[in-house]
Amino acid sequence: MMKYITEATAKQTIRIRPTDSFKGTYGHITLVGGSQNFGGAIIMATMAAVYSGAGLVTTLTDPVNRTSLHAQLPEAMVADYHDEAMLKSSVSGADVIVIGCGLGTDDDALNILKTVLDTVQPDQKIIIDGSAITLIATHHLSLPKAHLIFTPHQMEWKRLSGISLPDQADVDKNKAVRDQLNATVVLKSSHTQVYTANDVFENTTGTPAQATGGMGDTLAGMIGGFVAQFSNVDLAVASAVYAHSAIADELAQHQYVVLPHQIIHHIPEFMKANEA
Ligand SMILES: NC(=O)C1=CN([C@@H]2O[C@H](COP(=O)(O)OP(=O)(O)OC[C@H]3O[C@@H](n4cnc5c(N)ncnc54)[C@H](O)[C@@H]3O)[C@@H](O)[C@H]2O)[C@@H](O)CC1
Ligand SMILES: Nc1ncnc2c1ncn2[C@@H]1O[C@H](COP(=O)(O)OP(=O)(O)O)[C@@H](O)[C@H]1O
Ligand SMILES: [Mg+2]
Repeated sequence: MMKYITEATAKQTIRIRPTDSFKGTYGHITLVGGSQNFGGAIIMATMAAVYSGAGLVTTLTDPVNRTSLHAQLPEAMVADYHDEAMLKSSVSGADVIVIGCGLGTDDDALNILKTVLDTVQPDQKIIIDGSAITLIATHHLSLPKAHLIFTPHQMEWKRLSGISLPDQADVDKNKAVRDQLNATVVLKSSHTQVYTANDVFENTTGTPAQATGGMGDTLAGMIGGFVAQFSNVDLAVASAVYAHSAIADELAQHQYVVLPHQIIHHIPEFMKANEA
């Protein structure tokens, strides 16, 4: 039976911060992505993770993106994703990894992805987005034992699952592939669905004002931030999906298009309004 993601989901998830907490309480996220051409994608994902409240955020990217990332977000640590020792230690030290936003699909990207998948441990959560999904599908990469969260748009889901776009309306077909992957799947569309081990949830927020490049990169970073802080992974994922589009709905009352960075700036306010 389909369940719905609503404001109640967010209120059930977002917690008032304990007085004696510190940055370590809120998780360490490592994000990997951003080629020379797609720096914006990893900047948006990183900003979304920080604005969602992740305690410590490290971004591994092409060095051409360092200055622009720092100019907008001094809170993030940045390193070169070609430095294999640094990549491995940053992944090992994280509670949550986000990979694929603007990673690209060339040989460099493939090697970086393979290193990350080889390094991830069973107790870690990894959000696999964008180019990383395409690379896994194209090269039939084997998946690590870890808490896997895929965030495909419909074309990426087709690549990964083999399910045609019309057939993706069939929840049972999507579920069967989710079971094979043994992952949480966020199937993005105008009615984003979240497939977990036991349930299928459909989001109730979202607007065509969101149909703009970088919107999914922003969601990937938010999911990272929510999963790093809130212990129930399924609820954290569903609440990030809800918040991302609820903020967009609010802005779209007065805007024709809603930009990813505008959503990002409203995340702290949304979380405050829904903490419990
Ligand atoms: N500013 C940036 O740096 C940006 C970088 N991006 C990165 O670019 C890489 C490629 O991702 P893309 O998604 O652009 O390219 P893809 O080639 O993966 O997917 C786009 C193709 O899928 C088709 N499609 C069909 N249904 C779709 C749906 N519901 N949603 C989206 N596409 C649908 C489109 O028509 C198009 O042909 C990713 O790593 C992504 O993170 C994009 O996010 C755009 C912004
Ligand atoms: N018409 C729409 N209604 C609601 N949400 C939308 C609509 N179009 C796009 N979105 C949302 O925007 C995001 C697009 O993700 P994606 O295609 O990965 O973007 P990108 O890779 O450019 O960042 C998803 O979260 C999707 O649900
Ligand atoms: Mg995307």
